Amino acid sequence: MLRATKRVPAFIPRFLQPLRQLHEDIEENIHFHKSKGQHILTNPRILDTIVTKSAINPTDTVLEIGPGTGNLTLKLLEASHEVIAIELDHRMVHILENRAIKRGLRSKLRVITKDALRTEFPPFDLVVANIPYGISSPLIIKLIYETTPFRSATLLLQKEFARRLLANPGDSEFNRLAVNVKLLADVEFVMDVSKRDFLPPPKVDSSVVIIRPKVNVPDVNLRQWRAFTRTCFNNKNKTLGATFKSKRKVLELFEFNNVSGLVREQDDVCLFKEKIVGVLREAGFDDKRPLKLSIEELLHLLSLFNKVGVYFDHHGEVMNEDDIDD
Ligand SMILES: C[S@@+](CC[C@H](N)C(=O)[O-])C[C@H]1O[C@@H](n2cnc3c(N)ncnc32)[C@H](O)[C@@H]1O
Repeated sequence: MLRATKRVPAFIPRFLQPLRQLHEDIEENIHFHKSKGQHILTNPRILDTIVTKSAINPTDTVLEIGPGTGNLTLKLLEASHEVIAIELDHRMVHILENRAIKRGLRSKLRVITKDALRTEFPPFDLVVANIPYGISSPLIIKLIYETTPFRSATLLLQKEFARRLLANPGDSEFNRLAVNVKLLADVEFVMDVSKRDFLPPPKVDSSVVIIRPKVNVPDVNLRQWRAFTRTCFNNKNKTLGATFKSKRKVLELFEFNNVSGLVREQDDVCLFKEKIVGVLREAGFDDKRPLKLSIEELLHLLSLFNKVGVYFDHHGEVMNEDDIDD
């Protein structure tokens, strides 16, 4: 396990030299916890690019998730009006606060020592964060689906994850997370970041993306939309016909619609299934795979289902991991 100490021994290998720069103002020893995704971004060029690309105004309140020892936070504090930093590790918070005090920036820093997934975010203008990769999906969904409007989120993500987020309909990597995010936001690729730019280095490379919530969003019930895309992408290589007409799916949908009082009086399971079959035929989507459909086509399919009285619901808690990935 890497230890960061105030004094770095002279024999430290060259690739670990940034440690000196990172920790010269830190008194404490730190054991980084892999389980908390504690990989500190040390390359000043990358840190500067992240801040520049985020286009922060001096009046902005920036939300940072997982500030760690504060390398990015200190730069955000200089560029903004205020930084709200949510960090669950008390040791990191202690270091971060001391560094902010030393630079005379403490008054601009608001720390929330909690799990970002279990905390309601206070109002903010934009997000800039090198997030722990383990919470990427639920965090992005939380930001986009459950947070009051904000301008943008500049996020450092695992490279493969960023690729999936950037995927478009027709790409083999297109997936439910991408479709759910793109309904409400645009995603822009900024740059790749090598694993060597972190201490301790993670096993994977990273990428920076900027997510910008759309101003005009489709008029759709978001809870239903997410349940619907969950069904569509349940097995993204299956045709929609195979997915929606399976006995299990028909029964599950019938039961939900029935319990919720949404099934029309004359309907039984057979009639209900006929409606599903009819919608897929009318849309011409029976033998199409979700991978190939645009967001507009998926919205159209959902509206056709609703028109004949077939509704979808979001099962379980919003933050369920299995509900979020494709
Ligand atoms: C990848 S490090 C980033 C550190 C720092 N932002 C940087 O760029 O050097 C992720 C940080 O998030 C914190 N963290 C992990 N899970 C978290 C959670 N659920 N909520 C808030 N912070 C979390 C870790 O303790 C760690 O400090």
